[in-house]
Amino acid sequence: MRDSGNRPGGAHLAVDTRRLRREYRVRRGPAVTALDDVSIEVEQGEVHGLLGPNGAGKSTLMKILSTVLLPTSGSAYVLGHDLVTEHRRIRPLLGIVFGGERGLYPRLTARQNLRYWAALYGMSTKKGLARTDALLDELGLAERADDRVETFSVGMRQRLHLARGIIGDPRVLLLDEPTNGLDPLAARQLRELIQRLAGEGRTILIATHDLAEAEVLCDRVTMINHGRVIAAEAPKTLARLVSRQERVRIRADAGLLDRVRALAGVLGVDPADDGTAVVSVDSQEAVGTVLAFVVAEGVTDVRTELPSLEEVYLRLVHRNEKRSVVNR
Ligand SMILES: Nc1ncnc2c1ncn2[C@@H]1O[C@H](COP(=O)(O)OP(=O)(O)OP(=O)(O)O)[C@@H](O)[C@H]1O
Repeated sequence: MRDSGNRPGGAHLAVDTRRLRREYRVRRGPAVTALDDVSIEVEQGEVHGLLGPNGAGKSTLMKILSTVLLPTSGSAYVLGHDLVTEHRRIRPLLGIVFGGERGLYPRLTARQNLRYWAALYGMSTKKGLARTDALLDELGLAERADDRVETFSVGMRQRLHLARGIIGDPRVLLLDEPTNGLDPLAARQLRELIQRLAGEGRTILIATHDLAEAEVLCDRVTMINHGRVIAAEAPKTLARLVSRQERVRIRADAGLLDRVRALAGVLGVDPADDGTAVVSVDSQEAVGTVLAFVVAEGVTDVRTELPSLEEVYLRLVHRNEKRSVVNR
């Protein structure tokens, strides 16, 4: 972790959280710790991913950063402003896209929605109109600008959410699961838009559980699990970690599976319920060995697979635990 020497609230950083903790009080039973000791630093202009499975604490962190939820302890700064004591100064600097049904008026048109939000940001009518037109154009919604939002596809709504998020020209944009529920094409279009927005020099923080998405969009990612940061790396580093765990899935008879088990670099062969078997290997080279062998044996149902994000988390958690034992 870098030294945030020039305290308080490293103004050179877009987002700076220090030992952030958030507990939820529940009526019966113990409090839920959603964030535990979370310290992250996001440079200005960086596209930063918050990666974690459901319940990891991503939304809680996003809510705190967007000033709608207070931390239980710890501190956080956006562009050098204290999130708790200076939230009024922070809000105009932030764009927030939380998706879903919140924040859009379905019976109004896309244009009316954006003009409403422009007015809320205190823009003059003239400026609001110009900004609305520019955004409808930029986000590919111009043709449907005067249709009611209730007639929009999920992808179009999400683009409109994005337009709403940047109408005030924020320096920091918070996106919570922006492509959730989108079909692959709509998700790709939205990612391209996000890349374009990043190219305009904004800082973007994206919460996602999709490693591939983080890889495409982010300069760095922070992985969170059970409210704790377990890794902060460039996505390529994570991708390497994942690809090291590539394995081969084949459909073959028991005799052939035994011969595969005996190949160099094969760690195990586990039959799955659907009649296929998963061959785990210790290296990329061993993937090649297994593929060459089974293809030569006439196996046609063969493919390579990457582990799920959950499996990567487990590895990282394990690695982390081992490290903390060593450091004790
Ligand atoms: N209002 C609340 N009251 C009690 N517990 C909560 C509340 N909101 C979140 N939690 C709990 O805090 C933890 C973190 O939840 P959070 O929604 O921040 O995770 P997440 O990573 O965004 O997951 P998801 O993608 O499922 O929303 C979870 O255990 C969740 O059940």
